[in-house]
Amino acid sequence: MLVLDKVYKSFGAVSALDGLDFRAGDGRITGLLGPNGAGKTTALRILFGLLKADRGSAAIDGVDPAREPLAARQRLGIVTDQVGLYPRLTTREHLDYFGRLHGMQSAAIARATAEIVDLVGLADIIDRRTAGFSQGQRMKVALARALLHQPRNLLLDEPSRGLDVVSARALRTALQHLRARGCCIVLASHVMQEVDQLCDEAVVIAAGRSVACGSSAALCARTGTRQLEDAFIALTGIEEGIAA
Ligand SMILES: Nc1ncnc2c1ncn2[C@@H]1O[C@H](COP(=O)(O)OP(=O)(O)OP(=O)(O)O)[C@@H](O)[C@H]1O
Repeated sequence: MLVLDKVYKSFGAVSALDGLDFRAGDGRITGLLGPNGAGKTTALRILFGLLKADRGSAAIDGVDPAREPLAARQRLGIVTDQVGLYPRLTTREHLDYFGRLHGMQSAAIARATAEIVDLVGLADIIDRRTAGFSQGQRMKVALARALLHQPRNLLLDEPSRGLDVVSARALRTALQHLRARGCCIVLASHVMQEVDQLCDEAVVIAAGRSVACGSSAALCARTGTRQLEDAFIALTGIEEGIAA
């Protein structure tokens, strides 16, 4: 379970989070929706312990990432839109390297890798060097890397950006499998259709605050709209949506 409790964060004069609250449960996929600059990435970075909140608190299965960053990261996997890979290493070597950084033994890494190859659909690239990988292939390696230590919680920042239809579908299937296993998944996305199809609930964020939270149907009912995109526009008070 992931919790942000009245979190404030500013960068100089810019207020990124202005008392953001949300709670993401186990065995659920929670979408973070918000216009550009709403604070979604900042929220994910605070949960991962990359940034410290000015006020308020974060908890990953009850562990505060600001106080116990290593214990919190052990419980977390993160996939960001900046997928940094070592071009000379193969996918398998990446997984081996990151498994060791997590303190895993060779046998455990080999077992986890075999499972992830199927889950993420890596068979054709597992022994290829990552130099020249397409955006979709890079995203798959990043997802595999995030899942290797079998975290109970997964953070994804716009994971389907740049993925073709087949890769986006494979990603959705992988996330549904993880949800069925009880994983808590938080997904920041601009793709309304993806959030609609995949997420059990969405947290709508505007100007660093949570303005609404609920299933797609509940958000539509609340705003008297028929589609999540219209509900999103009504809730955030912006004139143009940014759905793909
Ligand atoms: N390191 C930083 N230095 C200065 N300002 C920052 C920094 N990180 C974020 N911000 C600002 O904080 C606000 C929230 O940014 P954030 O990246 O969290 O938004 P977002 O919802 O993820 O946006 P997008 O949908 O465009 O990715 C923005 O105004 C952004 O410019």
